[in-house]
Amino acid sequence: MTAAPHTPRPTTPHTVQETHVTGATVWLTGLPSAGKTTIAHELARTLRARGRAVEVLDGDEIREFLSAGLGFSREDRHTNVQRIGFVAELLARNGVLALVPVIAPFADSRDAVRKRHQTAGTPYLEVHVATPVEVCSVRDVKGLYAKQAAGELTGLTGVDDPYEEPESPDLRLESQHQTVPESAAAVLALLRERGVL
Ligand SMILES: Nc1ncnc2c1ncn2[C@@H]1O[C@H](COP(=O)(O)OS(=O)(=O)O)[C@@H](OP(=O)(O)O)[C@H]1O
Ligand SMILES: Nc1ncnc2c1ncn2[C@@H]1O[C@H](COP(=O)(O)OP(=O)(O)O)[C@@H](O)[C@H]1O
Repeated sequence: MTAAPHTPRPTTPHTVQETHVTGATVWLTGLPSAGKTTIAHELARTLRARGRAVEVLDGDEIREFLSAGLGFSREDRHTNVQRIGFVAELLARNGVLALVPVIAPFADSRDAVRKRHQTAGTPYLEVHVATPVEVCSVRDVKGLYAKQAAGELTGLTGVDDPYEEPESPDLRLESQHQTVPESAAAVLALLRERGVL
């Protein structure tokens, strides 16, 4: 008896699951006590609950490690912002939502960070937390405005050091007229609109 000719079994195509997750950097710029950190953490909670990878690059933490030794001169603030922009872009290009609550008072520093992202094709959103200095100085979460008024601190952003307001941010938040969840929801809506969520 001759063996039946071998008929190859139909092959199932090798399926590769493509789950491309879009990362992005969301830079929250604004004065001390504007609400940058609070909004970033509220956003992080919501996004993590949806299963997204999120990192908050907090200004104070960064200054303790990555930017240890830097002060608040124009040059040092620029260096600080560029370092943070570099790390944020690395995270974002790998699918992370990098939330950056950092003052970044100078337009040219912010523009350089935006350009770095554009060059790499990584989404970048600038959110201006535009709380007026009068409100920030009453909030005074870290007591910096009081220190400045008492003559114990100089070079405070928005008081005796410049803050160059973003001319065309992707979003402008007036936190003095919003609850924290409302401010965070506005950023989420922007992320959805830009196809990041
Ligand atoms: N002179 C002066 N001006 C502004 N801010 C000051 C200053 N001294 C200390 N701090 C506190 O430093 C926190 C981190 O600053 P940043 O790294 O975000 O600033 S910058 O972008 O490099 O300008 C910043 O944090 P936030 O309050 O969360 O904005 C300030 O609380
Ligand atoms: N809509 C809002 N968004 C963010 N913070 C708000 C808002 N309304 C009131 N706040 C309060 O303002 C303060 C902002 O502090 P923080 O987030 O540390 O500011 P920053 O990081 O800009 O220095 C917090 O005490 C927060 O509860």
